[in-house]
Amino acid sequence: MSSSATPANVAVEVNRTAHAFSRAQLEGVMTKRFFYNQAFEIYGGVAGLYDYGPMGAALQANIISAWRNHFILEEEMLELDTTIMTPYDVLKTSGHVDKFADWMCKDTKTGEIFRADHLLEGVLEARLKGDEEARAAEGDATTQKQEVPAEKGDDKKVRKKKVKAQAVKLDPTVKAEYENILAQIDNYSGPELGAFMKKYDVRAPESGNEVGEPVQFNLMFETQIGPTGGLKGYLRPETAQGHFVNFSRLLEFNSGRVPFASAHIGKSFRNEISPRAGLLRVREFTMAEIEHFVDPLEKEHTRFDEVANVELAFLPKDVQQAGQTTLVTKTIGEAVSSGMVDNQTLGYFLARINLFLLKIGIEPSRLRFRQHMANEMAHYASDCWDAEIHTSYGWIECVGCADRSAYDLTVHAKKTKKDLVVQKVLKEPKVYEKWVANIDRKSLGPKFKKDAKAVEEAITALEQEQLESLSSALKNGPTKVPGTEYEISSDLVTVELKSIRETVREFTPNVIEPSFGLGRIFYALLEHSFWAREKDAGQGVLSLNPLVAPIKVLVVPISANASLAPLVKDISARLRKEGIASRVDDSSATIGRRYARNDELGTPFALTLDFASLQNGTMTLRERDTTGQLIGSIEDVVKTIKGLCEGSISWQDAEGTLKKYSGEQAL
Ligand SMILES: Nc1ncnc2c1ncn2[C@@H]1O[C@H](COP(=O)(O)OP(=O)(O)OP(=O)(O)O)[C@@H](O)[C@H]1O
Repeated sequence: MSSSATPANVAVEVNRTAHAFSRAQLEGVMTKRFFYNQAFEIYGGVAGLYDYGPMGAALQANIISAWRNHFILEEEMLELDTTIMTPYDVLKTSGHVDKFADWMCKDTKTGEIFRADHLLEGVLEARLKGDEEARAAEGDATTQKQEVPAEKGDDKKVRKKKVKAQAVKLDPTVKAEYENILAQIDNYSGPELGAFMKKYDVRAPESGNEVGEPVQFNLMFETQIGPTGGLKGYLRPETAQGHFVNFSRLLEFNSGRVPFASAHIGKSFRNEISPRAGLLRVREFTMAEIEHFVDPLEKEHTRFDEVANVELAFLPKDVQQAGQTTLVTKTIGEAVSSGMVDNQTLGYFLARINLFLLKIGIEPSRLRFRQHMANEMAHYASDCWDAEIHTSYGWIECVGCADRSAYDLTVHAKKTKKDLVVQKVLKEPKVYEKWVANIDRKSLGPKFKKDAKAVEEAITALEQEQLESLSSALKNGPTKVPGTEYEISSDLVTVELKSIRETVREFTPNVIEPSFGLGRIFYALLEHSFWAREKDAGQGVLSLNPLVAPIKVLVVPISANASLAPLVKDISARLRKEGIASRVDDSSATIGRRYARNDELGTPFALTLDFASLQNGTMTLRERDTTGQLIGSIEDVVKTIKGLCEGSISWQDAEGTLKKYSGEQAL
C-alpha cells in the first residue's frame, strides 16, 4: 500500500471526456439533488441570492474543513469571527465608502442597467466571433476555433448570451484593437470604458439603443445601526477590516511578534449590478480570508523552501499588456528569484493556494495565476495575483492574493490615533542625532486657547530639516510654525539636537492577503467533477474526491428482507465510529438506480450487503468512477474504506488487497 496515494478520483483513470460537459445537465442535477437553488424560489426568487441544500451545505462544509486544515492548522493562524455589520467610519477609513464601486451605464431609452466593463466586453467578443464566422464562411483556412477561451474576464459570458454574433468581417486593425482591449478589460476606468463605447458604437444588446456615460455604483448594502438612525453602517463587503481593527489584540496574543497570520471564514455582501452566472456572481457569499502581517524589511518566508519547486501557470502583466494570454509555466522559486512575483511571502501563498485547489479536486490544467495590471491594482498594493479557474463561463477569479503594503493599518491608526505598530528589539542599538521640539504646554494652552492642539500637531508633524531651521529662527525671536500662521517664541517652544539611542525599531507591518471566494471554488469544482457516463445513456456522475464528497459511503442492502436490517445497522454504526459520513439507501429502487442516484450525489464508494454477507461475513465495495467492485471480509472492507476516505490508499491499492467481484462469486 502506498502511503502517498492520491484520492480516488485522481487515482482512477476514467474516460470522462466521452460526453462533452453540459452545464444544463449539471444545473439539472444540482436542482434535482438539492445542492443549491435560487433563494426565495416560491416567491419568484431574488437575483444573486442562493440557498444551499443538504448536499451543497455538506460539500461547502467539507471544503471549509479542508481549507481550515490546509491553512489555519498548518500555518498556526489565528482564527477570528468578527461582526458582519460594520460602522460607517471603519469603511470610510478603509476607502470602501468612496471607492468600492463598479461602473454602470444605462440604456438611454429603456433604462436597462449594465455593468460597463461587462457590456463592452460582451459586445467586442460577439463582434470578434462574428468576424471569425464570416471568415470561416469564406473558407478562410487560417480561421480556427479555440477550444478553451483564453481571454481574461470571460466569467461574464452569461451576459454575452444576449449579444448575438453577426457574421461580419472586421478591419484587421480594429480586430487587433478589440483583442488588445479585451486582454486588459479590468484595467480601465469608467471614462475610458465610456470612450471605447463611443468609439466603437457599443449599444444595449437587445434594444440597440445608445447607452449613457458610465457612472459609479457603490456595491455596499447600507443600513442603520440602532433605532435612531444616528449610526450609519454597512454589511461588510469583505472580512478583512475585522482583522485590521483587531490588530493590536492579535499582536498581543502573538506575544508582540510578526510575522503571524489571522484567518476568517464568513459571509460578505456586495450589491452586484447584474448578478448572473449562477454562484459565480452573487450578492451574499462566503469568503475565507487570511491577513499575513509581516515586517516590510523581511518578506522572506521561513517555509518557502517547502514550496519552491511547486510549478504554477502564470499570466504575468506584461503578457496581458501585449494583448496576449500565453501562460508562463515555472516554479514559484524561479518566479520569485526572477522578480516576477514580488516577494517570498507572496510567492509562498500563491503556491499554497495552488496546492489547496488541487487537493480538493480542481483540474491542474484549468488553473492559472493572473497578475493584476497597474491600473487594476489598488494604488497601495505592491503586487497582486488572482488564482483563476476555467469553467464553462470562461476564466473566473476565485482567489485574490495581494501584497497590500502597510495601507490598512496606517489609515486605521491615523483615524483612531491608536498605535497599530510592531516594536522589534534591535540586534545592535542604533545611535544617532535628532532635532526634537520641546513644547511648554502650560504656556501654549493660554496663548493659543482652542487652537493650542492644532499648533502642537503642526509642530509634531515637522520634518527634521524644518525643525533645524525652526531652531535657528527661534534664536532670533518669535517666528511662525512652518506651513502655518501660528507665531511662537522660545518661551513656548525650544528645538534642540539630541543624541538618540534606539534599542527597538517601530514599524507598521505589511499585509499579504489571500482572499478566497468559496462559492466560486465550489461551483468550479462541480464543473470539473461532473461528467456523463456513456454506457448509462449519459447518466451524470459527480467525481468529487472523498476529502470533500458530502457522503463518502453508500450502504445498500440488496433487498428489503428484514434479515439484512441488523447488519445494515451494524455497518452504519461502524462507519460512524470511524468518522466516515455514510447514508443507507434501502429504497425499493433497483440496485442500479440506487448507484446512479449516488453517482450524481458524488458518493465515491458503495457497500453492498446481501445474503452472502450474512452467511460468509463479506461485503462488496463499489468505486463510483470505474464502477469496479471488490469483495472481502467486513473487517477488511471497512479498513480499506477508511484508508480510501483518508486518502492514505488508492483504489489500485484496494484492488491489491481485496478480490475482484464479478457478480456471483463468494469469498
Ligand atoms: N459577487 C461575488 N460573488 C461571488 N464571489 C465573489 C464575488 N465578489 C468577489 N467574490 C470572491 O471573493 C474573492 C475576493 O474578492 P475581491 O474583492 O478580490 O473580488 P473582485 O476582484 O471584486 O471580484 P470581481 O472582479 O470578479 O468582481 C474573489 O476572488 C471571488 O472569489
